[in-house]
Amino acid sequence: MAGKNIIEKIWEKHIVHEEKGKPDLLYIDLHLVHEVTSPQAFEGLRLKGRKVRRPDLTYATMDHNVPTRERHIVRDEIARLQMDTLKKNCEEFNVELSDINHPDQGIVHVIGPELGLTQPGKTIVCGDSHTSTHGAFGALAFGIGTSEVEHVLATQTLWQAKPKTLQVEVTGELGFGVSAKDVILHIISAYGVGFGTGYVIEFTGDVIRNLTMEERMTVCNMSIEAGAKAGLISPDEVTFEYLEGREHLPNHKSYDELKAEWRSLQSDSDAEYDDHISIKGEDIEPHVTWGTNPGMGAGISSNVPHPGDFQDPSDQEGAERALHYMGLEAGMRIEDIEIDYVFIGSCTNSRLSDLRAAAEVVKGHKVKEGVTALVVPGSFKVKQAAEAEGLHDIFKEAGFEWREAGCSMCLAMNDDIVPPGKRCASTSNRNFEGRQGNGSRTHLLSPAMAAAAAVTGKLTDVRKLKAATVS
Ligand SMILES: CC(C)[C@H](C(=O)O)[C@@H](O)C(=O)O
Ligand code: SF4
Repeated sequence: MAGKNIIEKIWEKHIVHEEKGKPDLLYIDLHLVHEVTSPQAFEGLRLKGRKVRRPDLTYATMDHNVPTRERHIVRDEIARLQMDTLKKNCEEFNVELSDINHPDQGIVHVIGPELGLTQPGKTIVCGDSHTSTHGAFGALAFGIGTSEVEHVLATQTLWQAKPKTLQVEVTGELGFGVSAKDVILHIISAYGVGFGTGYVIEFTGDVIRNLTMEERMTVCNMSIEAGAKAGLISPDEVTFEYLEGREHLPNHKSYDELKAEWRSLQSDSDAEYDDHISIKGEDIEPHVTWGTNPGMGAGISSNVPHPGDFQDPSDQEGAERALHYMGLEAGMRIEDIEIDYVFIGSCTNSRLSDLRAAAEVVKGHKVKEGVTALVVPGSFKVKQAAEAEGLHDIFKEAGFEWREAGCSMCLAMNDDIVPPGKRCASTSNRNFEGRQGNGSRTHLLSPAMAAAAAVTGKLTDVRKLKAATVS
């Protein structure tokens, strides 16, 4: 009999109830909560007179609506209401909350790992699609809808149909100036925004093994943009080193015992998957999107495609519509696209190493005149750590705005909005029509590439700037 992959191992350990032909009832180890998708769920509990079953396995933060300019000035009424409601709900139902002034506050997918709440082998859910981020630790982590949030709050379990498994192997090595963000954007461009539908992805291969934990989170974060239920990476020494000493680790076992347990979750060498994709690290170059979904992208040295380049008539139509919305000419050089805004932040790329990568490019340069550039750390802790090493000064001297932690310009649910018709180079994960504000145009890229765009005012191959610095 073939060995098992990590997805099967975690699934089997969490089945509370199973019946042939029906979804399984899974036990949930960690439920993360934020202000946008929880109000009706708590209201449902209240109406039914129920309690939160395991407040100790539930953790809440505020991130989508929080102001990043000045903490106490919340201009939007809906934003204020959602934050106030979360605070009241957490008090009433006894759930731990990092509110707007809390030292642990930040984007839910940044603070889970930071606090050590995220651990290998856990089932983790949150009413948020980018919960897949936590898969970087070898957890089975996925987004759920608000009615499921209520179900998990009430029972600590969830009905789930068993997903298929897909191995995405990235072999070899990455070239100079190529980052984890480029890896995942490249994969989604190559295989499309639907290739993961119905699957949980396990990322494997030398390129993945050689990524840091923060880089692995960037990759897993965007598995949802490939349509996958979740994306994960088998835990290894890199994982264990990152987690050691973190606040929320279990204290009834030694770290060696924990590591042994976690190691046993790794996919067996003879594990099988329902499907397999293989990509060469050497084929990946710094990547940007030109269209209105994360799969409409290309290497920075390419040109904007012609709709006629696509085989499928629906892809041709999609490209035509996207070019129109984005205000781009087919065939133009991607490096000739001028930008108005730069956003370095979001749960994809707002961790310390992301800010370091951007600062390295920015250092000694100025933000191009006419460009508005923001750096928004993913958490209060990231902000503090960045300030301790002077990154904020590098950004501020160059003309960037240095903000408080939150989702910010990733989506238009707070005061940070890209105006209609304006173009933003963004380290976030979604470039849908109107994502950063009505009529806004988004180009997804890595932190280093975003920094290069801020400096030149255009989408720019960061390798050129880096090479200039090195020589
Ligand atoms: C608001 C929330 C439900 C949403 C999500 O689920 O992903 C948001 O985080 C996003 O990135 O679009
Ligand atoms: S940073 Fe963006 S993608 Fe991440 S949770 Fe917030 S809104 Fe969603």
